[in-house]
Amino acid sequence: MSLELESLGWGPDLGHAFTVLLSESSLPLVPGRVVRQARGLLSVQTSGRVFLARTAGRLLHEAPGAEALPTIGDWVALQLPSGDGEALLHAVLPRRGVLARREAGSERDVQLIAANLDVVFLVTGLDDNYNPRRIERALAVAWNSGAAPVVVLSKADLHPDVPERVQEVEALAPGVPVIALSAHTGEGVEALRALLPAGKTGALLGSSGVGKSTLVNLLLGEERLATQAVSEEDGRGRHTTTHRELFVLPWGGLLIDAPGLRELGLWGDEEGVDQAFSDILALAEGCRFSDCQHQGEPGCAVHAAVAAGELPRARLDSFDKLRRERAYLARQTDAAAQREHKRVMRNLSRAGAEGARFKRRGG
Ligand SMILES: Nc1nc2c(ncn2[C@@H]2O[C@H](COP(=O)(O)OP(=O)(O)OP(=O)(O)O)[C@@H](O)[C@H]2O)c(=O)[nH]1
Ligand SMILES: [Zn+2]
Repeated sequence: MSLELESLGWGPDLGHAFTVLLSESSLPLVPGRVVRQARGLLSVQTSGRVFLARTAGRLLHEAPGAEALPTIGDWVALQLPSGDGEALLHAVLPRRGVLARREAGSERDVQLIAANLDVVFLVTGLDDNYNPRRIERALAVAWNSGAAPVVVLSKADLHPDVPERVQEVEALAPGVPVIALSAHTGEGVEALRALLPAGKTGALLGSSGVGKSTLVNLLLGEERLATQAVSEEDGRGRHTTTHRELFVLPWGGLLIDAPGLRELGLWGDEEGVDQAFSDILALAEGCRFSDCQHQGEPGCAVHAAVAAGELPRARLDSFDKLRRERAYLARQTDAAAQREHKRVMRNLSRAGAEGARFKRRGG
């Protein structure tokens, strides 16, 4: 496959970054985009062809952490092989953002999912898979990627009242488009297409079996990916997708399909949680105390909204839980946050000694 880099999303900013890199390097480097990742093995599309690539030892050793290493969707600089061998990946060009999660069972380790995304499609099945709290968590993770999240409610053909569900999800995803989609009836496919114009990169994120591969096949117009029906028949129920791949869709949109993720650990700063709960933050503007924690303080507008039935209690609980989780992780990972935590705790105990005064908003 020969492709112009522009059709993979290359633009002037990347061109500039690459020129700077070339001027600092003595190697004959060429630019390309990581279009496939299977365990440690990367495939990079250059303007000529796809090369299998190995990360150069120097990049591996000098990387301050997993976040600095190449992932699918990254723009990279390659040294091409003289013969049939693998290319050497020497550098990752500056990213516009990266979708990452905390590695399962770990407090500090990050796992990159995909880089340089414009849109993150959070796919949830409208069957047993549906779980509003998981959608809220996924939104908090997605907002930190620098891309715009979209909620895709898949298998819409299996639900008796789709408009009601869409409304429910819109309420927990403020400012985020919600698309009900069925690969069986074609409902919602046009709406999804419209959110992924030519040259823009999207990623499908969702647990195994929500229909991501089925959707990619439908958008490609061919059965490129194996879907789960096969493994269900042989009763093993294993995960179908084991690698990540970037697909060029017929209209020029770029879409990354990743293996189903069982859990999405929060990663990144608190901004993601705040953006996912912008409705609660807007309510909090009306709280009497500017530092209101919405834990029963007088004049709390957030609690008033819960009491009035305008904000579901479960959503507020979800916000509290994610905020605590975020703060806990920050204390584990970040020494600066740790010092800040100590400072806050010190101030709290001092305030306690002085008789817990609240600072009034606006003095
Ligand atoms: N009823 C219905 N079933 C669907 C739809 N889309 C997918 N399915 C079925 O859901 C099952 C799982 O679909 P996949 O596309 O393999 O799911 P996946 O998200 O790619 O799963 P992983 O590859 O494990 O991440 C298959 O049996 C599909 O036929 C849909 O729109 N409606
Ligand atoms: Zn409050």
